Amino acid sequence: TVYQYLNRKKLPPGVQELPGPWGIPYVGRVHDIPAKASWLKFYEWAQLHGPIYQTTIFGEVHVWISSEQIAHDLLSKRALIYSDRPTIPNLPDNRTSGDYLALLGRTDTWKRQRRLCGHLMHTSALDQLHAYPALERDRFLYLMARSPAHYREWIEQFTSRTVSRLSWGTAHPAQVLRHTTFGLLETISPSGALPNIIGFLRHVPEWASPWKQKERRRHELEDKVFRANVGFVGEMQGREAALPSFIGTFMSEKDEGEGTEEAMRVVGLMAIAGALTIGSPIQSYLLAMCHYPEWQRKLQDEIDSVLEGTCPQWEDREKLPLLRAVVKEVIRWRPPVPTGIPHAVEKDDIYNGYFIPAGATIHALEWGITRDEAVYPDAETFNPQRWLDPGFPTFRAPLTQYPNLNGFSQFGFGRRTCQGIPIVEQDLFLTMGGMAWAFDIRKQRDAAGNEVPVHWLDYTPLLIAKPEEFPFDAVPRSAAKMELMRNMYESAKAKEEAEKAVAKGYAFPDLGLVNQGKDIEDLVNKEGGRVASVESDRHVLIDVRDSSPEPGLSSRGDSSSEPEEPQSETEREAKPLLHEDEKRHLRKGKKEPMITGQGVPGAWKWL
Ligand code: HEM
Repeated sequence: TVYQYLNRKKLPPGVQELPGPWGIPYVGRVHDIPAKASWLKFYEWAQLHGPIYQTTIFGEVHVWISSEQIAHDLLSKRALIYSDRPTIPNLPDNRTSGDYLALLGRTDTWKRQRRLCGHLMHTSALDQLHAYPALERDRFLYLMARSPAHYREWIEQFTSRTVSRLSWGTAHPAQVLRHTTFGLLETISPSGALPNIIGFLRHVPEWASPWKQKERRRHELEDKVFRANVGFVGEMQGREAALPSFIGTFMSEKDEGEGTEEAMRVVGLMAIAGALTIGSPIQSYLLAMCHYPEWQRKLQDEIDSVLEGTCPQWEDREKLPLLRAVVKEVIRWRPPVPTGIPHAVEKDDIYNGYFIPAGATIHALEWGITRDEAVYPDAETFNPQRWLDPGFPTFRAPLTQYPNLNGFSQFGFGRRTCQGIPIVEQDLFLTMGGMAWAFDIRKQRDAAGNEVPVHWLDYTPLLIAKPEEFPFDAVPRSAAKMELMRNMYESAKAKEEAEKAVAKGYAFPDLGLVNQGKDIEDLVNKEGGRVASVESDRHVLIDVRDSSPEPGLSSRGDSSSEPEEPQSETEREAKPLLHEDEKRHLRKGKKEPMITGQGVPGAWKWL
């Protein structure tokens, strides 16, 4: 065609273009890429065209890699030219603005920010992440026990509260963080904002572009939140009452005159990265346990026999190889970032006789990498044994150390590898271990005694993929464990109350969040109070009027609105646990209970 003729590059002798699916000139195969589970399509093409192939999308070359070896050969060994990031049409200054380290081009700003991020992470990891993940896990387990139907809410609260504590030494910005982070995910995901697919829409001026307007509002809010959080830590340091945090470490180590502006952005990005990603494998764990009850039993046997009834703590990790194998296998079985985060190549390159043009976007297709039968035999099956048995290619000894997540392909390659692995590792070990200790997760049964089906692979479409909501039972394994969970929750709560008392008086700015949540309120009104079909992360925004700090719960003293603890399965079925707002909602004649989110304004009022 004329387009291909005009754009052809003279290749050196013996070098050929990468194979790939045939496409419409300029447009490529956009029409073939599904909005949901696009990674399955990219993997299908890998099976047809090989572990490295290319597609053209609106004139731009995309290279897809489904082999860990090839990803290492290019992204790690040739990191000098493969460590850039592509421009995101809906966030066109992503390579230069310095706001989001993970999206920066290979610039000096990126190098400086990556160094700082590594240093702050390392300092906290040495101090076991200040025990924040365990504290939040203790809160999470009890909430799960009380109302498993709200599991996505509890999981997102756990991840965002933990990372808020790590970033700023307090859990209270967690809800706003979820709000702004989910917005950013939409802004940058290929299946989120439209300009990311139809690139020329990036040229529409802001007054005519709903995407640009939305992103500007989101960014302004994020900016206010980050500044308020840094101000909070400064104030607490002044009172000598600051709890450890990434930004606190920076502020106490910084040289005279060194600005906090950039550190604020780096820490903000770390919080963003931790707020939504880790929820994916926690939800996939629940899905895995529904489909593979035998692995839940084995995991419970390990925990029960090694720990003699106590709940797993981070210090127990050497003794619990199966738990570490489950963590790793959940991530392999259902990759949280299935299409990977793209790199960009800066110079023309040749690999095994194939030409890779400068400027191409390079995708390590994480889904494809985890389906490589040579590395992961019977790859579709969830099998933690592959990390524990010398008969499998992925086995590594000693089992007191391995398996672990360091160097795992699912965290990327080369100079751009993920810097959050210590947080991921600890969060997942504690939540998955805690849930195995506490609950039997299993499929529900209907009135006739038949199992209620649970989907196998219905995942949300954005860059970070999570299972769509599914029904399951989380049955506390004993009354004693239920009591222990209540005690763990109470002691986490008491700690938080003490923190609030110390922090009293810090004046946060008015964030105008009621207006920020208006679009969601409109959605709720339209949908009659329940939005069942949207991305889980939006649930946080559904009820911005609710100022209760924990949806479905109030303080223990107020028994009127406190749902009762589940005593037995039948009782729980007969008496669904409902929040007061839900009851009101049902009284108004709506059929479905609403899903409440922690009130954003309320979250800021508690200080
Ligand atoms: C299950 C959770 C997570 C997964 C699966 C994950 C995965 C990834 C992946 C695939 C990349 C891109 C690597 C590449 O370009 O080759 C990445 C980058 C990154 N991640 Fe994570 N991540 C997770 C959690 C976190 C957390 C909790 C943090 C908190 C600090 C974090 C911080 C980062 C940073 C800073 C980068 C960018 C590095 C750079 O561009 O130089 N991640 N992550």
